[in-house]
Amino acid sequence: MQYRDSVHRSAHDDRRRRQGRFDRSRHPSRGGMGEHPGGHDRRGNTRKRLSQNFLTDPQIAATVARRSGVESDDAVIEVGPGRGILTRALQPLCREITAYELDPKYAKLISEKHRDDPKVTCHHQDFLTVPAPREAFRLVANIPYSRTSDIIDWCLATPTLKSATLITQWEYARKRTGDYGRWSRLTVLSWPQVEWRLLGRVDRRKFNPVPSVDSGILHLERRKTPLLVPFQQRDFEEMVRLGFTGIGGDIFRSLRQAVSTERLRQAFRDADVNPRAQVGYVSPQEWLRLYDSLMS
Ligand SMILES: C[S@@+](CC[C@H](N)C(=O)[O-])C[C@H]1O[C@@H](n2cnc3c(N)ncnc32)[C@H](O)[C@@H]1O
Repeated sequence: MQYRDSVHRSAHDDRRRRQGRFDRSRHPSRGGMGEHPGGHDRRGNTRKRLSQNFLTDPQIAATVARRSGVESDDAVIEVGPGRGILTRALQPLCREITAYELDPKYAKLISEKHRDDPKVTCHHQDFLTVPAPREAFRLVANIPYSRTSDIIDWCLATPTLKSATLITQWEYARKRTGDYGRWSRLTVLSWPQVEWRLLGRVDRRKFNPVPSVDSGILHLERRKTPLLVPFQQRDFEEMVRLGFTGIGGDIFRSLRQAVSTERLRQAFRDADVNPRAQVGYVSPQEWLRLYDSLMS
């Protein structure tokens, strides 16, 4: 076990100030989650600022750990171990855990709890400053919801990530996995490299303080063999971005900006994709078929 305080005071203070603004502007609805009388004491503010909604049910922690696919030779990264409920569930399943906790109180707590455990290392560090590890790893976390997009971006940009199993807001998990019958641009763009799955729902009452919405268990699995090679991926992304401009109102008219009507008609026929579909309703598989048809 190792405890490393790698946050310099001035940088840390700056980051705290920036995050304070970030949290309030992007997540106003979560402003009341401190559940501290008045909500103005220092720990209450820390709780809100760092999205500290602790999981209280060890069975759910065990389910998340099991469903993450972590195996005995895996290195695991955990974002924000907090009081360590997920760390405890993961510890017997993997080779090692490297945790990053921004709150010094909990970084110290985890380090002390695992003082005699060589498998667990906790760094007092903003996870978003962690460089991409060289070795393959799996990431498992009940993430601070206010940093969801940043954490997902970090995961997608890290080629050594094998998978990420994240407790996120329920709506976010549904949106990214097509569970509303619609597909987000980020999901489609990354689909050739990463499969997005919804593993389950967690009742909001399983957290303390109780947040305003339920949570979902979101799983990203990096494909061992990507569906497209790098130059194809670049072309695919260009096509998807064009499709998502929304120009014309449907996917055909958006793509029409760059491809002739005749060629496009043929490609939609070959790929068996509805040319009048609104872009959000086109599944990643349909996008891939369309890409194949256009490139052949
Ligand atoms: C939702 S709580 C989860 C805590 C614990 N894993 C659990 O399930 O009960 C999020 C945790 O992430 C920590 N945290 C917030 N932002 C962070 C960041 N940028 N880097 C590392 N940890 C962060 C919080 O202090 C908190 O402990």
